[in-house]
Amino acid sequence: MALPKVRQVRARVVRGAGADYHDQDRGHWIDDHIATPMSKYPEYRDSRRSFGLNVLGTLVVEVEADDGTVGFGVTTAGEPGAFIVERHLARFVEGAVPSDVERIWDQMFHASLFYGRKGLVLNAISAVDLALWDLLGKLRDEPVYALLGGQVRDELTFYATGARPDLAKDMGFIGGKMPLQHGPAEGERGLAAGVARLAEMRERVGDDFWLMYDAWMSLDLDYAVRLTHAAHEHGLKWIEEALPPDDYWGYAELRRAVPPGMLVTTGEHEATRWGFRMLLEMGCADILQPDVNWCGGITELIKISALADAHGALVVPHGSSVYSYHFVSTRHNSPFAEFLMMHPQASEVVPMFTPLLLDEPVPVGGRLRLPERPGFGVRLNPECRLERPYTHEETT
Ligand SMILES: C[C@H](O)[C@H](O)[C@@H](O)[C@@H](O)C(=O)O
Ligand SMILES: [Mg+2]
Repeated sequence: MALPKVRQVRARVVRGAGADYHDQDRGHWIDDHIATPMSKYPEYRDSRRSFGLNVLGTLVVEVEADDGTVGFGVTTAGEPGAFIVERHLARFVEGAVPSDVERIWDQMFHASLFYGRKGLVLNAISAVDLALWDLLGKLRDEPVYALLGGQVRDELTFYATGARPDLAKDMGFIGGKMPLQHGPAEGERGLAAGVARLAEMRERVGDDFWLMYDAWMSLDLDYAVRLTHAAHEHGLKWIEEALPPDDYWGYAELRRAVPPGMLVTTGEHEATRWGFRMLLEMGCADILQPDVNWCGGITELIKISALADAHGALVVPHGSSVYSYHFVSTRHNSPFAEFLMMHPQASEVVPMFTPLLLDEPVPVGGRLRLPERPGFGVRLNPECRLERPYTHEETT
């Protein structure tokens, strides 16, 4: 049966959590003195909002087929992303057959190569790609995991990211990843405080629960090596995103220098198969963590995952709700997933992209069986007031 073609692409935006999950009110653990590359400036040390981590907001891309079926995808891109989708990318999607995801992706990427390659443009491309996969699932009445070749495991297992790994253990997660709160700008006292916090958490959770640190690009090589060796006695399982994403050389050096058995992970701010090829071929990481809303979408993540598999590397996508869960459930080299605790105190499980999506599944007891619903199986919350800042009819 011939699929209906795409009639219209719409890019809408909304503020306040959602896909831009860093866009939270004050007092949320995710904005509480977390080490960043801006921590060298005291005025920007206490809050990531202060230097603009929440500046973009959520972008929702809808693709509507001739028969009225609508698929949608989300990302962190806000109004700039809406402009890119409406005024540039839409022309490669409207009139196309929704199953032509390879051709559409290739045209979106190469047409924007002169100003894209990674970052905001790849976020926008990702949202369009996710919308197409959602639409395809709805047109074929199949969940995205079925379109991807089917699940290799019936149940997903999660570690939790948040300020309270001790509570995450009580909730049944297999591990807890904490944001590192002090970087080189806070000297030896900051390093000691980070080790002390890890030691205290290890005391609370016991020896058989994973504990990780996420450094969010904030360290230099020397500090990262010293931190990992100081943390080793408390069983740090991995150090995540220790260095800025482009420092492939530093990651390769760090991976050679960390204590035996400790893992080095990164990738959430990397994009495309070429970026992940660099991480793999330079030996930068044991676990790659692409974000499917930022790396190029499902169509690109398939390529990244296969490349990683050939290198014997695990792919554990950065938390991105159903968009990563459907993928993880179909890949042998994605044995577990990340769940980002979006409750302000990380003390209870709430949907990651709340309040943007309805029917967004969450782990129970640290585990999740994906519901068998078409596409990604979620709906937009009509109470979220989405706005369409740009249109493109006038540009065609
Ligand atoms: C918790 C981290 O600081 C980031 O906020 C988080 O988005 C990301 O790095 C993660 O791995 O979950
Ligand atoms: Mg991270």
